[in-house]
Amino acid sequence: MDKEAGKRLAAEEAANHIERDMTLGLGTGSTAAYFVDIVGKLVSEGWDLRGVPTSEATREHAERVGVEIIEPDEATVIDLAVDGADEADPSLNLIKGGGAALLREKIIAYAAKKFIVIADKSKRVAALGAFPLPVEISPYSWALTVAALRRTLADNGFAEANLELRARDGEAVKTDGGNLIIDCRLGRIENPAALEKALAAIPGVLESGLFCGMTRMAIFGGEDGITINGA
Ligand SMILES: O=C[C@H](O)[C@H](O)[C@H](O)COP(=O)(O)O
Repeated sequence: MDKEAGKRLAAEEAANHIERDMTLGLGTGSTAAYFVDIVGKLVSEGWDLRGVPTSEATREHAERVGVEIIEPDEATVIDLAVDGADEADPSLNLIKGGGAALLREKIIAYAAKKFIVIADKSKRVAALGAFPLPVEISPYSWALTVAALRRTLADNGFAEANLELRARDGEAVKTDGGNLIIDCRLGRIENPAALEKALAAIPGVLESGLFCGMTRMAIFGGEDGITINGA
């Protein structure tokens, strides 16, 4: 089974958690896209579903398949958010942000009553950190934030970290919110929750791609079918 089939299987399993009348957090990336397609299909069958997208790409996709997009207000309840991940450990801590959508994704995952991660089985790891950790920072005096990031990483045992401004075709990648991404090659992260907290304390850091203690359930698709962690 190829990775795409695993992603699709995971998305189909997550769809079993959708009820007929729900507000959904719609994730970003190639795996979350399978889930958006399913939501569109359910809407075409008459289900009363609406979505809050975590990126402009997902907004366009959701609108294309007929899902109503809402702008949340303070009373909005996101019943269920479903998103992909770049890595997931056995405690359901994640690295996300490979597609530069981490800030919006974290806002929605945190707000949701239930957050389900879907991925092909290659994303399951014993410990986070082989995937470079994306950190979303403000473009204002951004080099100062990178210097602070380097210091904080060194204080947390990552003196050898390699930090890189994410760029494409010689241009810095801008997130949907106009921010920058610093990819941090760290290696094995022993205490992701402590690192997430330390990074969040740096002025100029908007969010790191560490999602600790937020995931209720992770669904992995692969050769041998579905594996579910959490409930
Ligand atoms: O910023 C992007 C997101 O965190 C994605 O959910 C993550 O990178 C996984 O993407 P994919 O499902 O395409 O592997």
